[in-house]
Amino acid sequence: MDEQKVLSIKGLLDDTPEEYLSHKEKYENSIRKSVLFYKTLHSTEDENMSVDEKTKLNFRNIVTSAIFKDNSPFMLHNSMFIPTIMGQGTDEQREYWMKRAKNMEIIGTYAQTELGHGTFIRGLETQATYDPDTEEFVLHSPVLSSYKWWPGGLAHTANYCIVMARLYIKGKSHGIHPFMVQIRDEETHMPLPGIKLGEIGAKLGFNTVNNGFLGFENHRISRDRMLMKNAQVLKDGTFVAGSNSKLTYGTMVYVRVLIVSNMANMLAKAVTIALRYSAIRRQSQPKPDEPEPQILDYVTQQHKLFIAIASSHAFYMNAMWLWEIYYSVSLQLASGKLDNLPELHALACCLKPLSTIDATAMIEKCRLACGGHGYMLSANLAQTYGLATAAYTYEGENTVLLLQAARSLVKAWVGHVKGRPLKGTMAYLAGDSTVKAWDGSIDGIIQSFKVVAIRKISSVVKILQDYEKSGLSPEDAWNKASVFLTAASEAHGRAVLLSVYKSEMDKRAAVLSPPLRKVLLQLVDLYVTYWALEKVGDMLLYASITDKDVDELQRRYIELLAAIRPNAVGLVDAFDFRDEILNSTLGAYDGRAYERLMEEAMKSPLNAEPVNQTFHKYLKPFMRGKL
Ligand SMILES: CC/C=C\C/C=C\C/C=C\C/C=C\C/C=C\C/C=C/C(=O)SCCNC(=O)CCNC(=O)[C@H](O)C(C)(C)COP(=O)(O)OP(=O)(O)OC[C@H]1O[C@@H](n2cnc3c(N)ncnc32)[C@H](O)[C@@H]1OP(=O)(O)O
Ligand SMILES: Cc1cc2nc3c(=O)[nH]c(=O)nc-3n(C[C@H](O)[C@H](O)[C@H](O)COP(=O)(O)OP(=O)(O)OC[C@H]3O[C@@H](n4cnc5c(N)ncnc54)[C@H](O)[C@@H]3O)c2cc1C
Repeated sequence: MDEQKVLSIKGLLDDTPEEYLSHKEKYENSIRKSVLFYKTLHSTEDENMSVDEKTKLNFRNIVTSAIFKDNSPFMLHNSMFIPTIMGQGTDEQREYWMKRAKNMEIIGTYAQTELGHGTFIRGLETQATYDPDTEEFVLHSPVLSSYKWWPGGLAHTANYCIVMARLYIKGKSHGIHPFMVQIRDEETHMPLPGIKLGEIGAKLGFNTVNNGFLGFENHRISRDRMLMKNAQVLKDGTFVAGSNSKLTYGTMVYVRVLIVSNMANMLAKAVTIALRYSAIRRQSQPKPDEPEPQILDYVTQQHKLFIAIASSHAFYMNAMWLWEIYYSVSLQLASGKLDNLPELHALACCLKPLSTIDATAMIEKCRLACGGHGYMLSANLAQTYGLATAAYTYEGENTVLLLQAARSLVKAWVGHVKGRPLKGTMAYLAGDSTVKAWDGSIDGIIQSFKVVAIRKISSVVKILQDYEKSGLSPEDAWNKASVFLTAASEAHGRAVLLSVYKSEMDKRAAVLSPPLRKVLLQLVDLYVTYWALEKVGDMLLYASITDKDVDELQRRYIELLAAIRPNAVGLVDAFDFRDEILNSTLGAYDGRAYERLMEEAMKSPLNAEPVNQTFHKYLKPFMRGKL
């Protein structure tokens, strides 16, 4: 982003700190900033962009969200409304709606979740009943639980939205399909007749995203408002099914991929703040005759923070790798080739959960590593946590997605045992399932993680089969075994994260200068060693690690922390966040944390006067025994 554009963004932030605004003012201020920001950054893209351009678009979206301590009410417009038009619209629908959406002539959101259903899409109750006489769909919310609930920007911002509704034709349900629905008048912004809109209330985070509810009272839309790339309804009401009903779930796969890169970005932001603060904060005096050391010199502090740097790199490499797969599968789907969709779905169902689980935990660890000042909202660590932890839930709750991945892993393993070939990221399941002797090299440890996954998958399949032999139904057997099904998915995801990080870094290492290569490969080593120690139980069980090997791993880990220490600040500076993006009293580049903490404190409305009016109204009479 060029200097001029960023400078104009600076104006976004010279206003009252959001902490001291009301719920309503926060939203209004966020709209003001979003409009200014989008005007600054707005550019037109066409849907045939290269992977790089798409990645830049998403990165820009993420930067958009990173600018605000919360997220923009436009968030869903870019991250789901536009991708759904691109992925679910016919050529002419894309032609018409993409132009309007890209130019911000309309603002959209993606309304799928209802008060009564989020995970179980096939349980959604919003109805879209086709009327062949008028060639219209009648949208209706039959009960309270069918109200759309959660969509970002839905409450007061969007005037259009993609509604995922159950299609009925002549009384028969044809499943869930996407509909383009105008919800507000383009001039007055009033809700259209038969449409009830509102805000769902204050949340742990995302308090400027304007999450809303939407109810329909027999609201009619024309036939051409159903996005008909994957399934069609003809004028006479004939339903033409798509090649795969799950193609309507495509936007969710896209966002799950986006979330992996977003976790890389969120974690990078949090560790930049915490590590820079750790470099300026001095505390305690372990050596009586020496000054208080930087807290960054405490090895426990390095243990808390350096893994966050490595994890951000790992998530970014995996995200770019997954993006390439998404992009190529999308091109294949466009030509009717579906056979790689299940693997993409399974990968996204592993990497989205693992990246959000790790990022959420490590962002909180970054906050905890900053003592009391980390607890200040002006540090922007709590808000970053609030944004990240939401991703555990949205776009497919993590447990549910890990169970989805387990479906694919169980199918692959059962097929493998029957002699069917394994392919792609599951090919390793056909490999050696034993580790004869522990190999502590990076590649050796990664191989051990693959063996752990093989063993966990094969053992949970055995549990399933034993339950079914004992007479349990497949569904009951699945539920009984579900804790270990998610564990098997996590093990597979861990193996993928580690091997992709290593292989992607190896690809890049060849073009790096020797000093840079050394530092970045130290982070790979740290990441692999950290996880081997975190999962030492699995290594003992499945990878023939001995107590002597563990002792060696621990010493290697300590040496790696010491080796990374001299480059730690440089590594977070390399994330290249401007102060306006970090938006943090603790993480500013100039290191003036105390002055910034005081500057922000003085912005508190309470500091506008030395004596608050409650003294005379309550305290004084109370203390004089007069209340
Ligand atoms: C200004 C700033 C701009 C941008 C953003 C900035 C920062 C943030 C960055 C990123 C995030 C951006 C936006 C998100 C933020 C907030 C918005 C949040 C939005 C939402 O949450 S939208 C709603 C999301 N909801 C879900 O994900 C619901 C989860 N549930 C499901 O997906 C399905 O119900 C589930 C669990 C898959 C089950 O589906 P179903 O019951 O139909 O299937 P089965 O389990 O029976 O399986 C059948 C069969 O189908 C296969 N399958 C399932 N899903 C898919 C799929 N998606 N693709 C392909 N195949 C699929 C499944 O594997 C089975 O196959 P099998 O029979 O095993 O062969
Ligand atoms: C910040 C935020 C923004 C959001 N934005 C949007 C948006 O823009 N558009 C939109 O459509 N939606 C949005 N959502 C909604 C989100 O997609 C749903 O919250 C999510 O899909 C989970 O559904 P749910 O909340 O109904 O929880 P449920 O599906 O009721 O699940 C509740 C819990 O039950 C358990 N559970 C459920 N199903 C299973 C299962 N099959 N197996 C095992 N355990 C299970 C899990 O522990 C789960 O956490 C947003 C949510 C959040 C938090």
